[in-house]
Amino acid sequence: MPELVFFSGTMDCGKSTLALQIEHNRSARGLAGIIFTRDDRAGEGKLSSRLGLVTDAVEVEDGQDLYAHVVGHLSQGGRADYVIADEAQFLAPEQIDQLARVVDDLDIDVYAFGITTDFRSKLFPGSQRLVELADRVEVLQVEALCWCGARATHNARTIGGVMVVEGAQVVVGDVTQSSDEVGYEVLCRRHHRRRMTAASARAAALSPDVLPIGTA
Ligand SMILES: Nc1ncnc2c1ncn2[C@@H]1O[C@H](COP(=O)(O)OP(=O)(O)O)[C@@H](O)[C@H]1O
Ligand SMILES: Cc1cn([C@H]2C[C@H](O)[C@@H](COP(=O)(O)O)O2)c(=O)[nH]c1=O
Repeated sequence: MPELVFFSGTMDCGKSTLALQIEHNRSARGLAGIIFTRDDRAGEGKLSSRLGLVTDAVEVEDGQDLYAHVVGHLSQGGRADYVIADEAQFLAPEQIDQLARVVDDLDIDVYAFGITTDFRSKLFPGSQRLVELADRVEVLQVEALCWCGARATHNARTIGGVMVVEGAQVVVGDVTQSSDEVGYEVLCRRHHRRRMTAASARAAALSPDVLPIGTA
């Protein structure tokens, strides 16, 4: 039976890499897929992984009907044995419904990849709809780690290493920004709740308040 599968995890846990591997394995066996993405860091119409691999993709626009896109592709003689949707957290809930319809009405597997929650640990609307509709939600095996070594489960937004909790839900960025830019850092829940990033933990460790005294 065709499935709608949601591969989810924090930023930087290998979602896009897995999407590219699924695409590679299927196309190596002569299958043809449609790849959707939205706001990938590599630019418009790209699906990219931090391992350096990149492939062309259909850039999803506001209000675009993804079911109609697949039907249009098929009716022009194109093939679609599977559909991949990366950065699926940026899709509108209606577009997730359209992907579910691709599975149910066209018998095509859909593999969606995305982060579940934003920097405030609130669900993205697209991810919420995926959790509601997916046949399976798969958490990636290669876990990203918090600076403390625990499994990272949350995404923090930072400016100069300091975690912020106000701002627009969508700001495209990476986990390796220079210190004065908006960036992201994956954290365990405990340190996300305490707003403790790697930089603020380092600063706290160096603070005179926590240095041993009278040891000379
Ligand atoms: N230099 C590197 N050497 C080995 N693995 C790396 C390197 N850089 C990134 N990675 C791997 O790539 C993962 C990020 O992959 P990516 O597909 O871009 O993540 P996501 O799409 O989930 O944000 C990292 O968690 C790490 O496992
Ligand atoms: C937490 C969070 C992330 N984003 C953006 C930042 C990146 O451009 C993508 C995630 O990409 P990845 O391949 O999973 O690393 O999402 C955002 O816009 N808002 C957020 O709260």
